[in-house]
Amino acid sequence: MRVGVPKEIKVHEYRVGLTPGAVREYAAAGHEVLVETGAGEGIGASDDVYRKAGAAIAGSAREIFAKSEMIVKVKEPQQSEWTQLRENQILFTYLHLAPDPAQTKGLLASGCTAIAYETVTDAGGHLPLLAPMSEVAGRLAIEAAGAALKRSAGGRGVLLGGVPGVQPALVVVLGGGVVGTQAARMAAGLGAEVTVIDRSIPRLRQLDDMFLGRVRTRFSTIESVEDEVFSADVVIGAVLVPGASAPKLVTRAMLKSMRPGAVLVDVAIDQGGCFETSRPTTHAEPTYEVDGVVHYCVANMPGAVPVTSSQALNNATLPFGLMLADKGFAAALENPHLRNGLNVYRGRITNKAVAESLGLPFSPVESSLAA
Ligand SMILES: NC(=O)C1=CN([C@@H]2O[C@H](COP(=O)(O)OP(=O)(O)OC[C@H]3O[C@@H](n4cnc5c(N)ncnc54)[C@H](O)[C@@H]3O)[C@@H](O)[C@H]2O)C=CC1
Ligand SMILES: CC(=O)C(=O)O
Ligand SMILES: [Mg+2]
Repeated sequence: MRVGVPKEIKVHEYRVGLTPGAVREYAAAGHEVLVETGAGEGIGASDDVYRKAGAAIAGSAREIFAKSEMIVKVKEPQQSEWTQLRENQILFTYLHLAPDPAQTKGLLASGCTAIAYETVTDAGGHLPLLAPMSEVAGRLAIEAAGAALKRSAGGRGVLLGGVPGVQPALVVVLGGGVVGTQAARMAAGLGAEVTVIDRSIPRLRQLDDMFLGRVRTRFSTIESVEDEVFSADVVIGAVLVPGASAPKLVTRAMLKSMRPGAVLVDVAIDQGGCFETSRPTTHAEPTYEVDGVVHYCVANMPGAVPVTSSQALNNATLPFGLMLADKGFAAALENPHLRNGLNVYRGRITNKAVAESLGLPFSPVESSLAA
């Protein structure tokens, strides 16, 4: 199969869909890989490095979209990209369609087959292609919070770990999955006081075992969220209902009862965010303030550390990408985990949570095939 890798065009997005190491694997399996010139700049991989790995270099994104049977990317396609997609072409990337009707409409109109990294599953029911970026974002969330807490940045002027004799920051993590666990680990490691809130009791048990009392756990209710958020210096938003829009756990009204200069980091912003007042921001202008509370809502946090992130992402996507390159769309029918990743097929939405969140019809892929 001919696989195309365009350069990412989202603001300050420096990751790349295939690293040179991944290109070698595709080439070794007999596939042709076409990489847009400069696509690897953000990770320090020149066109020559890609050529040595077995890729051909294309002069433009237009050439990649015109010539490739499968497009492998990192971020959801932007308008100039989705308008170039076509029927019988596979798109393999993050999509985050639930909060993004414009992109959804574009993908439906293109007739392409779109497989979203974030809804591909594994045998344990986890999300193996989301997990590596969630690990990165969870760790970065505490760095972002520490920076935003500084007075010069509009924050409360509190040091995450405090110092001997002075209490540390109170960090509340909403959602104790992959992002939440990594954020809790970083915050605790820096000496902050940390509480994780989740609606899954088995998950709270695991966290309790993992952190040996160093992190407090609480069951998620309106009351527990209010209790914790009102006294927090930092709130990390890390909840996820796979495919669906994030539940809004912190309302605008609640901000008035928060500490002035407290910081909200909404990692879940790519699924619409779990704070009512969140709106997506970029690495160019990551924060804004509402009612005296600093909001950080960057939707592509891992793009800031592209060397680490591209490697981690490719480690996870490689086996699935190779399956698709070997078998084409049939791979998504045969493999139940790739099938869970299938969000759009020839003008229909094939993921139930995505369809429900957007209020659009859901077509199981079987019925789309019959149509
Ligand atoms: N902004 C960015 O750059 C990035 C954002 N993300 C996003 O971060 C979010 C979290 O991802 P993961 O940690 O991988 O998900 P996960 O599935 O590992 O964890 C989500 C947790 O949220 C909990 N949860 C769901 N509803 C809840 C509620 N009402 N109250 C309390 N807990 C609730 C679940 O029980 C689960 O433990 C996702 O939206 C993901 O797309 C991930 C990577 C990068
Ligand atoms: C998960 C995601 O959307 C990202 O890494 O940007
Ligand atoms: Mg994202």
